Amino acid sequence: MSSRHYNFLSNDKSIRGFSDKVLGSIPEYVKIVEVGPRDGLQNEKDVVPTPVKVELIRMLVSSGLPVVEATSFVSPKWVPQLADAKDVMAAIRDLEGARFPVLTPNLKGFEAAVAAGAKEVAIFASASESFSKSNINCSIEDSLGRYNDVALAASKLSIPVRGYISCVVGCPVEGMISPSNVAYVAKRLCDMGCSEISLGDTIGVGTPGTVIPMLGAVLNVVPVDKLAVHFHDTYGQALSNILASLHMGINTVDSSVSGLGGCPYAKGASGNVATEDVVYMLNGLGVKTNVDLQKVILAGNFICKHLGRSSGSKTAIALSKITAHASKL
Ligand SMILES: CC(C)(COP(=O)([O-])OP(=O)([O-])OC[C@H]1O[C@@H](n2cnc3c(N)ncnc32)[C@H](O)[C@@H]1OP(=O)([O-])[O-])[C@@H](O)C(=O)NCCC(=O)NCCSC(=O)C[C@@](C)(O)CC(=O)[O-]
Repeated sequence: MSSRHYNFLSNDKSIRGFSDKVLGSIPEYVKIVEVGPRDGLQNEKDVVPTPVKVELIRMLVSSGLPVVEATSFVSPKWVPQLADAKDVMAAIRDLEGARFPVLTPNLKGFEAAVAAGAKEVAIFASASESFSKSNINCSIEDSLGRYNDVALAASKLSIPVRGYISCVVGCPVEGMISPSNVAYVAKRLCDMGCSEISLGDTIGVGTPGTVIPMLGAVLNVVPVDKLAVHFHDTYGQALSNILASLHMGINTVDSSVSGLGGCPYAKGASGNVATEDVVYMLNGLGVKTNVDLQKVILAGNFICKHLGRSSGSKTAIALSKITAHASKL
């Protein structure tokens, strides 16, 4: 990569000061929660072999990502792609430098996760009744009952629980979702003791025009430091939505290396926003992440090569072209 391009990526305080003046302040540090090995790989047509998943996780950790969601303890009949959850956890047991939460849809999953060595779990509710039924085969209310059992069991073991809410602006079946539905589920998750609540635009239909009112409603009932945002990039709106969220004080952002992913129960949804693109934007804003962009790109190249496809990250594609061009000079 040429030094000119490194300059674009520098954490320059004067850039930061200028954008704060124009747009209002944004957090100094953003925690990126990497969801590629879970959200990314759960949607792959072919099951990715366990050693490939483990190497991907290892590479992501070495890039400095502080949280790497490793896998899910869900029904293997529903999500066969992650049926090796126990083996993945065994292989990363001694890996240091990041936290490795896993998804648990019920007590059965929670118990299996703890037995496999998980130190953090995530539960996943929905703001859409239809999506709740298709994703976890029960109503929102029933899911909150199940999750309360998981949260109670987790608190006895001092295990932090992240709560996801899917379909926070739109649902593939119901269309627009009211911000008050999202706020209701967010408050319930907060009251049951979730340490963090991640707001998922599962089908990537949100724009700042719908995301800002939704966040406004949730911020009335949940403290800002408990919130995270989780944008899929189906309509290319994810970075704008993240920027809007930062301006509302949110400093935890989920993303997926190379933009892998989608949800098996939300047909047509594309992957999460690419981690490389988020890091590039945050670097440009002078926001600290402690993530090494080049190392994330290497992790993305690794998994894309395995999957036989090109990266979904515009940053990774652009910087790879520049590197290839520079190496010919
Ligand atoms: C919730 C269930 C289990 C209900 O599924 P069900 O069929 O209603 O469950 P059940 O309690 O009737 O049990 C049926 C069978 O599943 C087994 N079972 C039951 N629980 C487990 C478990 N934990 N682990 C392993 N096995 C389990 C259970 O033992 C039984 O086995 P059988 O007797 O038939 O052999 C199922 O619907 C499920 O696993 N769903 C998971 C779907 C999923 O993983 N979706 C993707 C993640 S969410 C997401 O991606 C969105 C997010 C988070 O990224 C944010 C966003 O973008 O929106």
